[in-house]
Amino acid sequence: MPPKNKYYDDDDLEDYEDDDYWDEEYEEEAPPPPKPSPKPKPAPKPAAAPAAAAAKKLPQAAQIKQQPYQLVPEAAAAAAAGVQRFGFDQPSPDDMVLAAQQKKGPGPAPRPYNPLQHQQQRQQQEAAQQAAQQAQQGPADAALAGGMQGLSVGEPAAEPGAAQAAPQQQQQQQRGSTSRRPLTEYRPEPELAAECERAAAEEAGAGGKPRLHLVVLGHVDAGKSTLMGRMLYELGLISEKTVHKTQREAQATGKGSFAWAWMLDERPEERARGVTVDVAVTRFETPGRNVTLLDAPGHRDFVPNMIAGAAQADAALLIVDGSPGGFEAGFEPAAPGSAAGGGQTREHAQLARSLGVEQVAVVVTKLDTCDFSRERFDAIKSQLEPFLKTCGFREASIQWLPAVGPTGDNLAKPPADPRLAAWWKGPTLAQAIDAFRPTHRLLERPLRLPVTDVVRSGKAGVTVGGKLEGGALRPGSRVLIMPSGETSTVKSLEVDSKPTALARAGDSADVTLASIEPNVVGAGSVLCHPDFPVPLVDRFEARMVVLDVAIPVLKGQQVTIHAHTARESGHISGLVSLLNAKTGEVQRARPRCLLKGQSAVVEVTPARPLCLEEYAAYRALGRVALRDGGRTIAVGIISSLPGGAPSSSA
Ligand SMILES: Nc1nc2c(ncn2[C@@H]2O[C@H](COP(=O)(O)OP(=O)(O)OP(=O)(O)O)[C@@H](O)[C@H]2O)c(=O)[nH]1
Repeated sequence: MPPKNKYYDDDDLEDYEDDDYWDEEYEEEAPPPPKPSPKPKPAPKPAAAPAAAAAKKLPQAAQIKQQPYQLVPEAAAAAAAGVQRFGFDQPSPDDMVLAAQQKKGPGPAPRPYNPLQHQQQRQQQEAAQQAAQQAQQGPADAALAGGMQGLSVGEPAAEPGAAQAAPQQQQQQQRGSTSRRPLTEYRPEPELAAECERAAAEEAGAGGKPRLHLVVLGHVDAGKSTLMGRMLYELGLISEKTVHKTQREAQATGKGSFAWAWMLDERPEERARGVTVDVAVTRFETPGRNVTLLDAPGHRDFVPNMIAGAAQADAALLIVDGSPGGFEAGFEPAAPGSAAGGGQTREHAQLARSLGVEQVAVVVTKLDTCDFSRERFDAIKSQLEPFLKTCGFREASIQWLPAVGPTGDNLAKPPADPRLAAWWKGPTLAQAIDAFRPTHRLLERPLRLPVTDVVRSGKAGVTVGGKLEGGALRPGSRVLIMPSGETSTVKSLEVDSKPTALARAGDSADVTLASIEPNVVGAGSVLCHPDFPVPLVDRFEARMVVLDVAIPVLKGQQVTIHAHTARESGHISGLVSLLNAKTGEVQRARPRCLLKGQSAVVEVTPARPLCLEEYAAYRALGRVALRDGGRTIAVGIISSLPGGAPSSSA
């Protein structure tokens, strides 16, 4: 069975009591009255946590759990999530930032020295292809999709705005917030660069397959785990013996229909409840891609876990229940003024796009329950497609296909059922996956590895897992662990559960660090290049779009901040400006509140310093989502880091 990693500690999810803070008056000039700490009430604990699971295995686990940067309580699911469509039919925060930068920018960014010339050329070709696709879409689509185009995954070699990063960093240095060199000064060490080139050549050669991080999203019970469990079987990764054993076990507990889902849902709670709790990480190969699969939970209580999965993904499979009423349940908007209800299809699609996922394949399952009706498939497509476009997905980046998890129809082979085969001539799931653009390897930026979890800890060192967002590592590399400020040396590396001498941007790696205490690293920490530390900030400004909030967003509002693998409580410390959604220009300074669909610059203060980057400098660490009361209230990008905690590395 492929390895399964875990993400957040769901023991930390607690309900916030609904107090009267909405009644408080927030003066624009005066600092906000501190919101009384939410009184945790004995919330239903959805599941034992991954960290808790690790705790059973590791003697140091108590330390790991209590280390200062570990997970913090989440304002959880007292209120239901579910988000109505929102104003992505307008330019999004990143468009505004990029547009503003283009206006005032000092001209083309000086291209950083990059020894990997061939890679740059490929990226330029991809960018040109994207531009051509966009031109084909026509002006209407371009306007709709314009919102989130800046959140490109297959981004050009020099990240947009890199030229602006240097002055911004200089400003920070003047403020004394961080003292770090501009990222554009980074040059990969010659030996490391040579190894990366060798690996790239191997990957491009015979037998090499480009890597793809794929997140599986969708409303609860849409059929995500069943589909992917069966896909693993179709690809030959699960033996007949395991299938029979799992089917017997599932039937013995009266849950025979979940047998395929159990291939991915391994935890006893998941099997007992029939819902996915954690993000299951599985690896498999299609004919054209080396896939790291992140199976995200569909239940609204576990959206934070889904965010962790989507934050690392290059592409998404959005699974939609095609059974009568099934699609509608997953797609229904939240009732006006109600905190409850709403389908996760909407929230997942919005979040995935805002976290940088720009390619999606919509897989309509359960059509066997309506005689494989083509009309049903077309009706779902006609409702969902406009919504996905308003989220910022371009029409050319959306694929559509039907599939049946339990029977394996249209997964690795064309459908066997004649009722589906009669009309479906499009791609199988494997072909749809192969059509996704692969992971872009950002090798010309210094190392950033946001830690998802501590895999193990012992005499051999502390092993952490996560995806390299930029740079590369090899045994012997020195790394700085933020925010603890400890430095360490990479003792060994594993990629795809195999020991390796090199891990590159785009790889999900297990990194064993020598000579550190386990409590200096945890989920949300970032491993970085010692000469180019990630900023550690106690305040930041973000350009955000307000989602479907029943109550206006106010200064002082308590939120949970999600950025890369970090999750931290905090509050909105300022409503800096309301923006014209079309032009990005400031409409009004210091608005009193923000309503749904509005775009604004918002200042956010985390309870403890966070490792963040400006989006223009390092996209993967510059995206942010704010949640309150179990719902995502705003998504956007970090536009500046006015606050900073002294970097412990400095
Ligand atoms: N008839 C039919 N049933 C399906 C299909 N796909 C999944 N199911 C059933 O739907 C139920 C839910 O499937 P899961 O795979 O657990 O759904 P999920 O989306 O992973 O659920 P969460 O992870 O909890 O969000 C199970 O009983 C499956 O057998 C399908 O294509 N046709």
